[in-house]
Amino acid sequence: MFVTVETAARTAPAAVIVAIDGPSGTGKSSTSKAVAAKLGLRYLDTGAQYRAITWWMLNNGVDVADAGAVATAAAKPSIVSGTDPERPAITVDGADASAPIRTQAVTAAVSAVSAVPEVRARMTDLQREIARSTGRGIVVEGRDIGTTVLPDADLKIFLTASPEARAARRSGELKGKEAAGLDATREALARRDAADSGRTVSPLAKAEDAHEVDTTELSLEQVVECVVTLVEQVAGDGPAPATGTADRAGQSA
Ligand SMILES: Nc1ncnc2c1ncn2[C@@H]1O[C@H](COP(=O)(O)OP(=O)(O)O)[C@@H](O)[C@H]1O
Ligand SMILES: Nc1ccn([C@H]2C[C@H](O)[C@@H](COP(=O)(O)OP(=O)(O)O)O2)c(=O)n1
Repeated sequence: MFVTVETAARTAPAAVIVAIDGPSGTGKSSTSKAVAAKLGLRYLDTGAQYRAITWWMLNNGVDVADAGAVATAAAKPSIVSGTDPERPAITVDGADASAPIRTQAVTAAVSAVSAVPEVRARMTDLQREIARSTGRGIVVEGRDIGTTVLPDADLKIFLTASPEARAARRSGELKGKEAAGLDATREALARRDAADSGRTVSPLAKAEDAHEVDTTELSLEQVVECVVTLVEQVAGDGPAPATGTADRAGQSA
């Protein structure tokens, strides 16, 4: 079904697939959402999916340190991701999980759960299915999108930032909630980096053909502009008209 949709001022001309990877606190989520919103693309946060399955494991008494138990349970929860960059949404067995997946308990357990091959296989299938079903194009962010999930993506970006900048961004975000000191935050990030980069299956890694962007000294707006320009370049013909036609059939929420 073809429908005419209102789009942002700048529009990626074709159905473009953009993969954005990198460690925590480099700006993947903020950049991906903003780029998708500017260009009228869909958006998928794959980290939220790993957090969602981790939340389900914790709620259902699965010992997350027991890879066998996690593997056995991996197929059980129903995880549904929205792809609207203005309203990112995720449900687990029909319940809104957007807030509980951000707790420290989930953050502390997510690397162990996401290292289990059965979990990765299930999430990777889900992510490919969502990316395939968006007619308009999509920005997908995570750790292994450019290397494993969507190796044929039209554009791959690998975001980096110094450990100090990443820790400062994260502790600013947590202020008043579950705030930890800057040093503790930096150490927690380093532990998660090591676990995510060191796992056997589909580790956090930069694809050979990814553009690396060091965001340490850049504002979010500068990073977004940089990625939008790269999308427009790969899409071939620069800024496009302000309205467009999209095939929305089969899109997830
Ligand atoms: N270039 C930047 N400069 C300063 N702060 C940033 C920048 N990019 C993102 N942030 C902030 O850092 C925090 C973490 O960003 P986020 O997009 O969630 O990173 P990631 O998805 O890589 O973990 C957010 O509060 C965000 O607003
Ligand atoms: N494609 C992905 C995305 C996330 N993960 C895992 C590894 C990460 O530590 C957790 C959480 O990812 P998330 O992007 O939410 O993490 P941050 O927002 O950067 O703290 O999920 C993964 O293994 N593969």
